Amino acid sequence: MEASTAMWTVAVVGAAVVYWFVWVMGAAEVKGKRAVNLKMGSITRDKVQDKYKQYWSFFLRNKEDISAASDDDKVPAFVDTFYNLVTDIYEWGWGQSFHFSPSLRGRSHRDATRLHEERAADLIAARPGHRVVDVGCGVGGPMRAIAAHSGANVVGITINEYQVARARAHNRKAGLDGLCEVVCGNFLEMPFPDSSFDGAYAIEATCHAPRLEDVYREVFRVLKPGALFVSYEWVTTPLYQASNPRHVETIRGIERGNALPGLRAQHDVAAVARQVGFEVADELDLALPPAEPWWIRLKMGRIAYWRNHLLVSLLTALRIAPKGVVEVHEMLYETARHLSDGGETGIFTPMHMILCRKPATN
Ligand SMILES: C=C(CC[C@@H](C)[C@H]1CC[C@H]2C3=CC[C@H]4[C@H](C)[C@@H](O)CC[C@]4(C)[C@H]3CC[C@]12C)C(C)C
Ligand SMILES: C[S@@+](CC[C@H](N)C(=O)[O-])C[C@H]1O[C@@H](n2cnc3c(N)ncnc32)[C@H](O)[C@@H]1O
Repeated sequence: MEASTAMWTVAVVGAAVVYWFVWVMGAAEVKGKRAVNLKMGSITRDKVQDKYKQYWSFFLRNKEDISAASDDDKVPAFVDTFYNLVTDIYEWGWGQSFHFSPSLRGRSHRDATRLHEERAADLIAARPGHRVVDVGCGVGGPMRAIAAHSGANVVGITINEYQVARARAHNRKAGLDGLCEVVCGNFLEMPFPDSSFDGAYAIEATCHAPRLEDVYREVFRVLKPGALFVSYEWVTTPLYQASNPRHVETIRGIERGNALPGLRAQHDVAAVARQVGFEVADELDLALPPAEPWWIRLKMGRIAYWRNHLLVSLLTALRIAPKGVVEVHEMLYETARHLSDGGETGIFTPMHMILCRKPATN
């Protein structure tokens, strides 16, 4: 073979490999967000690294410092920064639903995710004609599944402007914009009138509130008397021992990589619900057997994380992705490790379900 032919062959094969690596392997499970399109929400390219450093130094501090009264007020702004930094990476590497679900033998992650969401809709008896609020809606994966399953109108609220735009675009694309609405706002002060919803749900979102009672009180206020609220809560389980340094490191790792002001204990949740006026209709850790482990999906993804790391490094070197993406990706990689540890040791669950009712008469 002539030298020039050999060079062309190498170039063509090389280009095909890069194409496959970036476009095919690098595509999210739910296509629509690719590595080459990674933005950092509404943060301008030149500010990504600084914003990441600010985020990291805030959540690196002790839980006690973050939950000092003066810093509680800063939490929503840092949570907003966090979602600017991670939303595209989540969509690219996980999908449009930013939560876990029990694994289901013989079923895809996508099915398991959808069934976990539909379960929330069934628990609050959402049906056509109902207006339901999705507290902390992300880019709306659950909202679309719940609207399609139940026929209810869903209004999602998220603190992050970029997620609002993503969720609205996905709603239009799915033909569900007639049933699904998205509002940018703080779930600690929701821009909705009293008694205006027939139901409410929160999927792995209220863990971002410095005080759970503040968000539960708001949900209570906007619900009609007799209406139901279900939440899937991130909590430590009774197996967690504050005297065990490994447990503490795992929980601290989960908190700082997920913008959490401090995980609460499982047994506190019902007490908080009652404190704000709810009746507790049911409570169950959906991660307990016979449910299959939720963290399997995280562990199975390890080869993909390594590939993603190479990809974001390459894209940053080529100045396609902004500086700082590699650090954010590394943070998520570490977080995945802490989350799997939390699941395997049983000291943490991301799906403690609580079903509450606002009493029919006050
Ligand atoms: C409820 C919350 C988010 C839960 C999960 C959706 C996310 C928690 C950790 C995330 C990830 C970790 C590893 C990433 C990986 C390194 C990357 O290559 C691709 C994306 C990840 C898999 C990413 C996806 C989303 C998570 C699983 C919190 C914030 C309350
Ligand atoms: C882990 S995501 C879950 C999103 C969605 N429930 C899902 O399962 O796909 C948490 C969501 O809570 C939102 N959130 C966190 N703190 C908030 C606040 N104070 N007000 C409104 N939304 C908030 C985030 O913006 C994000 O959309």
